[in-house]
Amino acid sequence: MPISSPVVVALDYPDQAQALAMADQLDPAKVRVKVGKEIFTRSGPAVVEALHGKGFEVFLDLKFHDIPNTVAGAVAAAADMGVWMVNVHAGGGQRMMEAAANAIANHRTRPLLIAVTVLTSMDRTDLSQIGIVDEPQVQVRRLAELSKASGMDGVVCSAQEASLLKQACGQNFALVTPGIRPAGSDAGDQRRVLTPVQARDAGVDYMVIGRPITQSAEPTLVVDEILQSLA
Ligand SMILES: O=C(O)c1cc(=O)[nH]c(=O)n1[C@@H]1O[C@H](COP(=O)(O)O)[C@@H](O)[C@H]1O
Repeated sequence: MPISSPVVVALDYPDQAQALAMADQLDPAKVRVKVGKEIFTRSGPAVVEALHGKGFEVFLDLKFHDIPNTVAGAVAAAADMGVWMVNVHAGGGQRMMEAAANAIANHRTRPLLIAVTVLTSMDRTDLSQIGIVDEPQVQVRRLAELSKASGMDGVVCSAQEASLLKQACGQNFALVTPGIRPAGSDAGDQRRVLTPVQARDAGVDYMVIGRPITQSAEPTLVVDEILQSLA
């Protein structure tokens, strides 16, 4: 059964045992899970295999950003692992993204291929420090349009840019948004944040949520509250 929930739980843990213990509290019929740099660098493909074994669809979030040939090979390796979604950095440019798309075009279990625009932890000041004088939403739109032209299925952005991007790139261009914070939860290092309901109303397709769930004393309750708020 394909899962209809928009919620993707970020399993950011220092070891596989903790990540899998959290997964055991989650229901693969209600949420997908994300494997990121921390746990993958510790545990490698084994953690993805274990999550697949528990019935989860997995977003492999390694944000590939390298020369086209290298990224093409990395994306092909992700596809061979059978992940549901994989991402690259749009800042790697058109030729890099096209190489990634071509690498998996005929793959038997082709994952969704998504490009990160401007990290949700970045605001205007962070951008200006790396020489980008535009507002975040201007840079996000520029990179989203480039991503679409380069054959990406969608982008990672903040929910704050979602309605703008649905207009600019079309309804079928998938929007994946971290920086989701249920009302009252701590923003932490995130800067461009919205609540789950605001994100849904803005047209977001998939919401990546980590610490508000994983650092909670009652993760399943938080998941259920989020899903109920979206129902
Ligand atoms: O690609 C991502 O998943 C990502 C992109 C981005 O712009 N911002 C962002 O926070 N993420 C990831 O989304 C997750 C957010 O986690 P929390 O801030 O704990 O909800 C982390 O695993 C980040 O690595």
